[in-house]
Order: sequence, then structure tokens, then C-alpha cells
Amino acid sequence: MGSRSVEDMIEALSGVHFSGFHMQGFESRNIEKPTTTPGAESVHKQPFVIGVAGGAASGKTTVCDMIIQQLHDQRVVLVNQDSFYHNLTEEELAKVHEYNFDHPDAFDTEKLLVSMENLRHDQAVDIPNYDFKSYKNNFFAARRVNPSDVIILEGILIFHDPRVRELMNMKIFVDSDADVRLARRIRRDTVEKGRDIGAVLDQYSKFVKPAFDDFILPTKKYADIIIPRGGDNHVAIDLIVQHIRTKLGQHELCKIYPNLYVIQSTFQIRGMHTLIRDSQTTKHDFVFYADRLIRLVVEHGLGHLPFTEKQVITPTGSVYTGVDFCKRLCGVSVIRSGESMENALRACCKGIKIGKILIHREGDNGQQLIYEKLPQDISERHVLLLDPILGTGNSAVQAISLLIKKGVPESNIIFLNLISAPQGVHVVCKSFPRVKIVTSEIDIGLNEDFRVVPGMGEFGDRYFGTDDDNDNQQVAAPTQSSDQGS
Ligand SMILES: Nc1ncnc2c1ncn2[C@@H]1O[C@H](COP(=O)(O)OP(=O)(O)O)[C@@H](O)[C@H]1O
Ligand SMILES: Nc1ccn([C@@H]2O[C@H](COP(=O)(O)O)[C@@H](O)[C@H]2O)c(=O)n1
Ligand SMILES: [Mg+2]
Repeated sequence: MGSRSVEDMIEALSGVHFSGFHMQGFESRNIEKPTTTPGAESVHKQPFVIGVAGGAASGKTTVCDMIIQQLHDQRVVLVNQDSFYHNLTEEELAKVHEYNFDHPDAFDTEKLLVSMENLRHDQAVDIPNYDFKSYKNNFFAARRVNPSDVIILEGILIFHDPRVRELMNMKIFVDSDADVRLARRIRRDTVEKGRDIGAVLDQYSKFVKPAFDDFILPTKKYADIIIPRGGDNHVAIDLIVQHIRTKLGQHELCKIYPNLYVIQSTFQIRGMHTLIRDSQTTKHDFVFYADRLIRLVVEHGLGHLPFTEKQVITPTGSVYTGVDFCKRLCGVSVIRSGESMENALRACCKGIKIGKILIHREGDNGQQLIYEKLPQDISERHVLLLDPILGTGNSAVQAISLLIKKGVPESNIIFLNLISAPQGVHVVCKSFPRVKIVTSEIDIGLNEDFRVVPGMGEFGDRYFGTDDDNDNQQVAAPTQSSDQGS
């Protein structure tokens, strides 16, 4: 390590201020928002935001309560859109039966956005308590909501404003029949709110039903998940909770970039990484374990390709409904280390075409495209871009830009690598938000030579046996591969 600290170098590279950064354990909650570099985004830990919309009395609150209950080992907070109802003027209060509580203008969305922004930046907020009986939002009896791992935003029109939708990592629409909603509403408004049934029905036909048709139902299309039967649908709620748990267990960067996929770590995967990162590992073992890891990443990447349903007849004469692989695909390896991934791709995709790109590094940041040989019809194919290490992201940007220039849609590119540095992830994900990155581990950062740390050294040299120390390593190395029996 030279005279500059790793923190300094990473700051200089990414414009992000890394405060309390420790080599031993990369804790992204220690990383602060940049104060000097405009436009630079922080690696601040972002909460997982779930939006829950649906008609009034569809079961939104019930579903949220069930999710919160099941996520008992996570810090979860519920923010209700009701808390952002505008307070009524004296005049509106006097004619409250003519007030439309189901119109988007009934809510102070600006205030909701400010509260969400604060929560997302680790600041506690006071959320007013809405009283349905007095029609008042009581700021004095506000509820203190602390920053959490999961924020659930619930309300009839929570998908209406695109700025609010943007905040959400997952959108759920609770879909209950209109008659069920009306029946529940009558019971709730008469029993809990002490309202007169005639007034409830009037409000329903005058405001609630038209607003559902005009403003709420049209937002159903934004939902990632639609839950029929609300809280009765235990299967849907279990699946949602499972998904949230998986997301929370992932690397922090996955919460920021939905196009980043880190394959789930197991002891096998950690073990293989331990071997290929060990400077004493022989070339033979390095290749063996790198190949195993590459195969996993390739298989995972293929899982992101589109597929079509296909039915076949089994030898028992039965119908099996399966899927057909996407056939319009090709690989593109970044010479030289990307070529190490070609065999795994060929082993998974029989006869796949593989193009090549050579990018020459000039100094620290300059990259120059030297050579390209790509399939003629590449623009009609899904492309698996192969490069085992994502460091600064400069050559990845060059390679992806070339593919896009050749007519490949951004969303048709899957970038496969073994190890990524956060800096490279930021650069690629920000420049190409529709390119998917599939990686097996995310490292701490880059050193003064812009090499990934802890990393594994020059991948190409170690894989192809062109590193200087190779002969010595052959002698000194342990023999883990035979211990594994594989
Ligand atoms: N699956 C269900 N079965 C019976 N009653 C339900 C069910 N889900 C919700 N309710 C009741 O219906 C009313 C509305 O449910 P709630 O979850 O508050 O809906 P929302 O938040 O969408 O208005 C509540 O009184 C609740 O107790
Ligand atoms: N003072 C108020 C405010 C709102 N409403 C109704 O509440 C419904 C939204 O709440 P949910 O829990 O059902 O999502 C909405 O339909 C409003 O009409 C009200 O009756 N009185
Ligand atoms: Mg509710």
C-alpha cells in the first residue's frame, strides 16, 4: 500500500466520502453522503420500501400487519397515507359530507415525500396521527418513526404520485371484490367510526366508488404483486415475506441497484473464493476453483434470460409443462481474462456464438478499444458479457457502450463476473440501469493502483499461468482440490 489510504483513494475515485471505513469489515452504514461532490451518490444503507395500495377496506392494513408480524426479526415501520390528509378548513368541516377524502388532492403528498426522504437518510420523523372521527391530523400527538430496514407505505392512493412510486422497492396491490369492500366499510364506519349508515352509503356512491374507478384501480398496473382476497391469502403473504427476507440478506448495493444480483453466498462459495484469493494457491487449483465459480455465475446469469412456456410428452405419455430456453443469445468475452469464462458458457449453451472485445488500459482511467469481433446479428441477441473482475468499471462501460452502439438493447445485456468492486458497480449501474450485473462477491474497494481489494490479483495471469511467481507457487501450494474429492 502506498502513501494514500484506501479511504482517500476511493473518495478520489468515486467522489464519495467514506467515513469510518475499515478494511476488516466493510460496513456500509459507516459511509456518509458526500458533502463536496455534486451529483455523487452515497452508498448509504437504504431501507427496503414496500408500497401497499388498494381500495378502501380492501384489507391493506390487515396485510401490512401480517407482513410486520412475520418479519418480527427485522426493524419495520408502517407509514400510513392517512397521516398525510390535509386538515380541513372551518368551511370544509361545516360541509364535511361534501368533502372528497378519496381524491388525490385530499393528501399532502409533499409532506409525505419529505418524511420519506428523511427516513431514507437515517433521520427519525414525526408522523401525525389522523383521527377519522374529528377529521383532524394531530401533529401534537405525532408518532415518532425511526429509520428502519423496511418501510411499509400504505394507502388507497400511494401509487398515484410517480415520485412516491419511485421510492418503492416493491409494490403490492390488495385486490378485494367491491361488495366485500363495501360490506367491510359499512361495518367499520358504523361500528368503529360511529357513522350513520345512510351517510356511509352516500359517501360511497358519491366519492368512494368513483375515486376507486378513476384513481385507484388505474394504479393497479404499477403493482409487482397483486394479492386477491387480502389477508386471507396466506400463500401470497408468505411469499412476500420470503422475498423481503432474501432482499434484506443481500449486499447493501442490491438495495440501491435493482439490476445488481449477487449470488447467494454458501460455505461452498466462500470456500472457493478463499482458494482463488489465496496467493499461495497453485495455478492448477486456481483454475479448478475459478472454473467452478464461473460455472455458478454463468448458470445464475442464464436464469435472467427470457423463456417461453413449452409442453412435452414424457415417456409415460403424460404432459409436462416446462419452459424453452431463449435461443437468440451470444457471449462476448473481454480479452484476456474474460476468455476464461467461455468454456463454462459453452458447456451450458450448446453451440453458442462468442464474440471478443479487447480493451487496452492507458494509464489509470483511459481505456481504448483495440479489437472487436462480434456476431453480425448481435443486435437481435441477448448478450452475456464475460469479464471475471469489475474494478473501476471503465472497461465494462467501454464494452457495454460498444454493444449498445452495435444495436444491442441495454436490457438485453447481462454482465457476468466473479468479483466486483463497489466503484465499478456504481459506475455501471448508474450508466446503464437496465444492464443486469451478476456477480458472486462484492469486495471492499480499489487500491492505489485501481486493483480490487482484497481481490485475487491479476486474474488473467493466474488463470493462464503467466504470472511471475507461478513456478514457485506450483511447489509451495497446498492440495485442496484432492481433499475436496472433486
Ligand atoms: N380477511 C378478512 N376477513 C374479515 N374481515 C377483514 C379481513 N380483512 C380485513 N377485514 C376487516 O375489514 C376492515 C377493513 O380492513 P383493513 O385491513 O383495515 O382495510 P384497509 O386498510 O384496506 O382499509 C377492517 O375492519 C378489518 O378488520
Ligand atoms: N375523515 C375521513 C378520512 C378518510 N375517510 C375514508 O377512508 C378511506 C381510506 O382509508 P382506508 O383505511 O380504507 O384505506 C377512504 O376511502 C376515505 O373515504 C373517511 O371516511 N373519513
Ligand atoms: Mg387501512
